[in-house]
Amino acid sequence: MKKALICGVSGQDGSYLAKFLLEQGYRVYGASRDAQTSSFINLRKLDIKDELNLISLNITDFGNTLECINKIKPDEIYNLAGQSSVRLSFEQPHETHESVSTGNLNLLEAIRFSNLPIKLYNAGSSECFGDTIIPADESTIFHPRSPYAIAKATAFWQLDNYREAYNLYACTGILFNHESPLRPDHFVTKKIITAACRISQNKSRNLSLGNINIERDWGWAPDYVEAMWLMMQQDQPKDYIIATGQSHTLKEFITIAFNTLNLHWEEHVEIDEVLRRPTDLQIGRANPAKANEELNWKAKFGLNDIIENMIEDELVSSFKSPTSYL
Ligand SMILES: C[C@H]1O[C@H](OP(=O)(O)OP(=O)(O)OC[C@H]2O[C@@H](n3cnc4c(=O)[nH]c(N)nc43)[C@H](O)[C@@H]2O)[C@@H](O)[C@@H](O)C1=O
Repeated sequence: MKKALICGVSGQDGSYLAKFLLEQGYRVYGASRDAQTSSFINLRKLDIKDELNLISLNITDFGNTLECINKIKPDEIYNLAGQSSVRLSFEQPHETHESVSTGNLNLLEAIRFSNLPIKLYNAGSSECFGDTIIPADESTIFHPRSPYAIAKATAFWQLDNYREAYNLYACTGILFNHESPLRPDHFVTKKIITAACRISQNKSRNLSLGNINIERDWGWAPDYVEAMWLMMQQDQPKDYIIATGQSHTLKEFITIAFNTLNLHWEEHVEIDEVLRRPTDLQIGRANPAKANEELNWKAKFGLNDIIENMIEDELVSSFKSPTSYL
């Protein structure tokens, strides 16, 4: 039985990946900083918590990382850990850098020291590209425009160097935005869906947003974890862009979400300048042709499916108490 270690298992991607790997017959080790106190609400929601081997691991601590790898001896490690909010990275640049880039370096070093044939997947980000008026592909030059993007770009180049220098099987998935009901509320899609559902139930009236003219390529997170796994099953480790290839403005997203609930967004959305970022990406466009061709992977869900699924889940969840997953 293959063994996989997922660092950052409690997040959206970690939880969906754990479910996917269990379905593939893996023995899955799920790591989070403090497995004793984490509620693992996403794992409970997917009903897989008891099928995982949950462990405490802080990848910013090299000794802890090396010890854990030597003990588990995983075949594959998926690094999905680290501070993932672009907005928060402006307030916490050090924590962001440490958790994203030092964490990644520790994993690379620990794999090298262990002398085991462990494969490593690193969660990269389309944020590294900056604005992409011409859809980004794997040869597009990075122009990071936030502390988060800089940390992700650093991790990308660390991995690239280790792959070349030590012949490691290591790859980075450069993922564009990907959403689901497991997205935390501080990301814009979940914030909009939650607010629109509450407004439709007369529990709230307004929604404050920042720049709604931005454009993004939004995909469906469960589709994307499949792509992570496919990258780890190839003859050669390579980096891939994972995206739908279709971009939409945030205004389009809001319009579809509110229309689905028979609401007029103009009556409820207010713009709050405080929610703007010091620097933000206006346009995110992707060309996922390499993943489509070499991994035989294509995004199955488009924007309408994503919104529909998130609304459906939100409406069902709003009738459940938060403790029903505990
Ligand atoms: C690929 C990348 O994808 C994600 O990063 P993100 O794109 O920053 O995601 P978000 O949902 O926070 O913002 C999307 C856009 O929406 C704008 N926006 C307007 N008004 C609000 C607002 O009220 N809240 C938020 N959060 N955003 C707003 C905001 O300014 C930005 O332009 C992470 O998974 C990250 O880890 C990652 O790697």
